[in-house]
Order: sequence, then C-alpha cells, then structure tokens
Amino acid sequence: MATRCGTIAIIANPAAQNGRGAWTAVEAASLLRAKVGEGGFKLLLTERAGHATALAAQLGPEVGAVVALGGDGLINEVACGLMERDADERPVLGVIPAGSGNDYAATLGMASSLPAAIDQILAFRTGPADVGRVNGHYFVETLSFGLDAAIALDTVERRVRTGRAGTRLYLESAVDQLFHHLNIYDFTARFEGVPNAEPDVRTVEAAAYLLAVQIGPTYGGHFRITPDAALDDGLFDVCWAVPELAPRRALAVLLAARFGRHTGNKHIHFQRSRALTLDFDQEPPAQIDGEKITGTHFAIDCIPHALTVVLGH
Ligand SMILES: Nc1ncnc2c1ncn2[C@@H]1O[C@H](COP(=O)(O)OP(=O)(O)OP(=O)(O)O)[C@@H](O)[C@H]1O
Repeated sequence: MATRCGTIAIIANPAAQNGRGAWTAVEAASLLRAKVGEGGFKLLLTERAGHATALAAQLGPEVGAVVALGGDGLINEVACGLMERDADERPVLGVIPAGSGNDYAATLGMASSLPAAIDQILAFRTGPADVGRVNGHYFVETLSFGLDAAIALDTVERRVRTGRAGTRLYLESAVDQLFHHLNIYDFTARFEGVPNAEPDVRTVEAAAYLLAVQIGPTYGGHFRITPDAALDDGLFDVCWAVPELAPRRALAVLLAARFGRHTGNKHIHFQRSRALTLDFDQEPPAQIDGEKITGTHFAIDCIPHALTVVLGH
C-alpha cells in the first residue's frame, strides 16, 4: 500500500538502549507491515557507529521519509546523512524513540509508545526544523559544555555499567559530577544575529559551570534547560550558569531545570542568536546531541529550516 510519503526507510540502531533497539526495530517492522504492507517501507539496521550517516545519504529517490529508530546519537547521524544531500532532495525526517534520553523525539512531540509513534509517522504531519552546525558538525537538539556535558558523557558509561536509564540515571550522574567535579570554565562568547538589538552583536566574557546552545528546549533526558526554545525560529537559545554556587544549591537549580523552573535564578543567563563563536581558556567537556566532541574554539551557526520533520502534535 502506498503511504503519503512514498517509501519509508527505517534506519534502526539495534544497539540503542543497551540492545533493546533490535527488539523495537522488529516490532516496528511488524506494525508497519500490517499497516502499509511489505512494499511501503524498508528496514535498514546499522552495523556500527557512523553507519546511519552513510545509509541516510545514499537512499534512493523512492524514499520520501527516513525514520530514525534509536536515541539522540542515532538521530544525529541520520540528520548528518540528510544534510549531505541537496536541500531539495532531502527526505522528511521522522523519529521513533528507542534510546535512553530521547530528547529530540520529545521535541517533535513523538509518543513513547511504539504503536502510537507509528501512527504519528503515518499521519505525516510535517513542519520545518532548524539544524545547528559547530565546526562543520551538525546537531539537531543540543550542543553543550561543562557540567551538563560531563553529566551527559558520564551517563553513557554509567548506563552500560548499571543498566539504569532515564531521569534516575541522569540524576545519579549529576550528583556525582556536582559534588566531585564542579569545575568552572572561562569563556568568551561572540553572539551574532541577536534579535531586536542594534547592533545585533554581543560579546560576553564570563566564567560558567555550564553553557548550552540549544535548537530544542531539552537535553540530558528531558531537562528543560531552554524551555522557550523553538525548533523553527532560526535562532539558538543559549543558556549559561555562573558561579558561585555550593554543590547543594547547584543541585537544586539543576532539579528546577528538569521542569524549566530555573529561569528566574540570578546565576542563570540566556541569549538568543543566529550564530556565535565560543572560546574557552581550557578544553571543557563537550557534547553534541549526547556524543562527545573536543576543542576550545567553536564556530556555531544555525541553518534555518534545513530539515522537514514529522511532528507528533
Ligand atoms: N550497530 C551499532 N552498533 C554499535 N553502536 C552503534 C550501532 N549503530 C549506531 N551505534 C552508535 O550507538 C550510539 C548510541 O546510539 P543511540 O543514540 O541510538 O542510543 P542510546 O545511546 O541508547 O540513546 P540516547 O542517545 O538517547 O542516550 C551512537 O553513537 C551510534 O553511533
């Protein structure tokens, strides 16, 4: 049976969520077979890290929608593959959440139940989404430095070691980092394309525990670090937290951020901009859509409406 979007290609990470991705992929294929028949979709399983980018870049013209089945790391890889294609030949990006954090799936409003997510994909309500780029690497939801990146990276190792997931995993990491590794990072940020400002540039020299450059509102498993960030406004929402906070106060602010209630705190700063450069005095822990990156100089720009995405709401 034909779908509203041509052939759907599911790119699935069998290793996502400690191997549960393989089971979710089989279930998704079975549900799709019942709804659109064998000819309406194809299932492609990744074989290694980075494979999803090559798969997404090489899909044939019959594919109208690519669905990333996995976590934020897999979605990032699929998006990178789509960005290698000419803008007018990019299939629509859909997401079936099957990872540990699933921040981007939440940003798109995708259901966590697999049958409901499949129905949302087939309903094919689409909209534009901005894509971020840092030193030539694309990101769809989050780029962050300092404490929160250290937490995000620690959760990857901790998940494998403890089998934990979701908010509990994140909070365990957070407490460990806050009480044992609460470092401060000196940085200079040069914002360009600041809305409603003349001139539309701003330079900030500060020290921070963390700095997040967001396309969507959440990171780290649904922490609403920039609660008002919009997917399609052509702007980053940047948030940073400045000293001095005792670890217990810092933990309280972090917990408030779970629900986006940290915004009035005097240690928390926000700036919107179309682009920015960041220079750190020393290399901070850094993550891009949940995966590690390195460096001290970061040139970051927002590509407005680079992707069309399937929205769940
Ligand atoms: N077949 C594979 N075998 C091993 N690793 C893979 C494979 N395919 C993709 N990966 C890697 O697995 C990593 C994590 O994938 P993914 O984001 O899907 O799951 P997750 O880590 O469980 O979820 P989240 O990113 O939401 O925390 C990615 O960096 C990706 O490169």
